[in-house]
Amino acid sequence: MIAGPMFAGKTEELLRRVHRARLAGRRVEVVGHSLDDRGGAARLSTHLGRSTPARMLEDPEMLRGLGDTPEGAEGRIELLALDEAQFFGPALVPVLEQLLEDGIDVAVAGLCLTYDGEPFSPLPELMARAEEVVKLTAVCTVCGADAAFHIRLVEDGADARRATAAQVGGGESYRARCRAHRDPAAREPRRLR
Ligand SMILES: Nc1ncnc2c1ncn2[C@@H]1O[C@H](COP(=O)(O)OP(=O)(O)O)[C@@H](O)[C@H]1O
Ligand SMILES: Cc1cn([C@H]2C[C@H](O)[C@@H](COP(=O)(O)O)O2)c(=O)[nH]c1=O
Repeated sequence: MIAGPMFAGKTEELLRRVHRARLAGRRVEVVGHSLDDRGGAARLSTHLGRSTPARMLEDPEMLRGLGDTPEGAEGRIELLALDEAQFFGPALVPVLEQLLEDGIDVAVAGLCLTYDGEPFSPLPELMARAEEVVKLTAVCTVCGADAAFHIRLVEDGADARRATAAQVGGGESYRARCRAHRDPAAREPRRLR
């Protein structure tokens, strides 16, 4: 599990692991959510613009087929790297558990918290079950401290637990913040925006 707020480097870390696995000759499947169209169609993209081809899915059940090819057979996936786990909802948990049972390694990145500061399912469930959890922080755009939180600049009254296309975004609508600066009205120095 690679968890944390927006801008923490979760996708960078996931792509680093994908690169290393490929160097080691392992067969890797990179998966994103179809809501996340920031890198263009069929690509996972970091906030810095680095991107890699990916299969973009909506329904976690679509992943079940990865375990169907017998271990050792040609074409068998050895590592699933999945980003934006928060978009897939709780149904992702049993699917990933089954893939792990089938002998497929799984690396997952996602947001711990919604923009209103509540646990973002299924991250709590995934973190509890994971063998390894890496929790990253971003840089607070007010003071430069480690930022474990984020805020949304847009106020549209939407339910933060139900991800929609309108909530997809980056630096134009979200900011990384430390605990002390979770107030969206906090003044930011220009250089950190
Ligand atoms: N406030 C910030 N704190 C840290 N990194 C930031 C911030 N704003 C922009 N970035 C950029 O975002 C990159 C991380 O992007 P990415 O891996 O897509 O993060 P995540 O997937 O966690 O949202 C950093 O290397 C940095 O260049
Ligand atoms: C906090 C929060 C974020 N989102 C959206 C915004 C982005 O499209 C992704 C997060 O991407 P990142 O790679 O982690 O930066 O999620 C959302 O839909 N709801 C939220 O509460």
